[in-house]
Amino acid sequence: MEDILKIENFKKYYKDVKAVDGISLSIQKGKTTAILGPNGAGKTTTVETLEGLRKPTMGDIYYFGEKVFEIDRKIKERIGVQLQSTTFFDNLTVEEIIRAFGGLYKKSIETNILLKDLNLEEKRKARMKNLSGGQKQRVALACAIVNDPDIIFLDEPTTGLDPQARRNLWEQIDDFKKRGKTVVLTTHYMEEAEFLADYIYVIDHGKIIAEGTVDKLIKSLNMNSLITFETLDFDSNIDLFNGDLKKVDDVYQYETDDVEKSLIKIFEYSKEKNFKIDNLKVRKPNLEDVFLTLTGRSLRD
Ligand SMILES: Nc1ncnc2c1ncn2[C@@H]1O[C@H](COP(=O)(O)OP(=O)(O)OP(=O)(O)O)[C@@H](O)[C@H]1O
Repeated sequence: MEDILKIENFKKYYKDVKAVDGISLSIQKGKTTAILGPNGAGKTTTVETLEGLRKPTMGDIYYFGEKVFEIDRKIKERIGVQLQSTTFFDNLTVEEIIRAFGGLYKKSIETNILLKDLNLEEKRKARMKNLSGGQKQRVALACAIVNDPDIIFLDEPTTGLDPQARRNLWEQIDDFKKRGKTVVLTTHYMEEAEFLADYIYVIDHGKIIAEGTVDKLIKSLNMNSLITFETLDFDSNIDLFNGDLKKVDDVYQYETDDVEKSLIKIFEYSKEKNFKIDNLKVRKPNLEDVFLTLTGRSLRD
């Protein structure tokens, strides 16, 4: 597989803050790579350095197989960027914004095509201030791909969106890959990384703590099924499963390879101790469990 972009031993220090502390990433052509981590992990610092918006304290960047010392015009023509928060001119229409962004590049995709591809035809004449959060994010995506880039950077593209709008945006982003584009995405939503990413770098406190495909990361846990439940009556002095029952936020969690037997045991125990079980679920481990196992914290902390 061809690495279209690489960064090696990248560090970014701000006075006493080690925002990124020695990470290396290889981005493969035609794939979606997610940088997954909680707030403050160093995701934005990393992608904005790759976009040429921040200078590394240390580290080497390779674009399209060549070491680069500056993200110059030539590279910028070939990358597309959606920043974490973009403020567009409120009074311009969707069409005007997309055209204005297109004007920044030597080549650009025709506005009509972008409006159609991003499902914005109906909103072509709408002013930015009158759009929903999801529609604004779609305009931001249109602007990120207006130059028909080879690599598209998306920094937390669905933060603040409702589940339906998030899902729609995921479909749009997945479409980029189907058209042969390379996508680099930052997110703190594990569902987003699971849905979109071919390869994931999990970062925390400026370092990579795990990497791999979703499958590989989850398999590395060696976990079978998880039974989770909530209860208002339970106190923390529990001996169920010899203390193997963990409490994460307000949810009790038990890992098992025999769901049926464990469920019976939990219900027997609830009867014996007279507590009421609520919101009981049986699920497979996910990326959140990977993060939790590695850091002892949840991604959303
Ligand atoms: N310009 C700056 N000056 C000083 N510290 C900074 C600066 N930019 C970022 N930081 C710090 O560097 C660390 C990483 O920030 P960064 O924005 O890269 O994290 P992130 O993973 O993108 O988080 P979020 O999801 O909240 O944006 C944080 O501790 C942040 O406060």
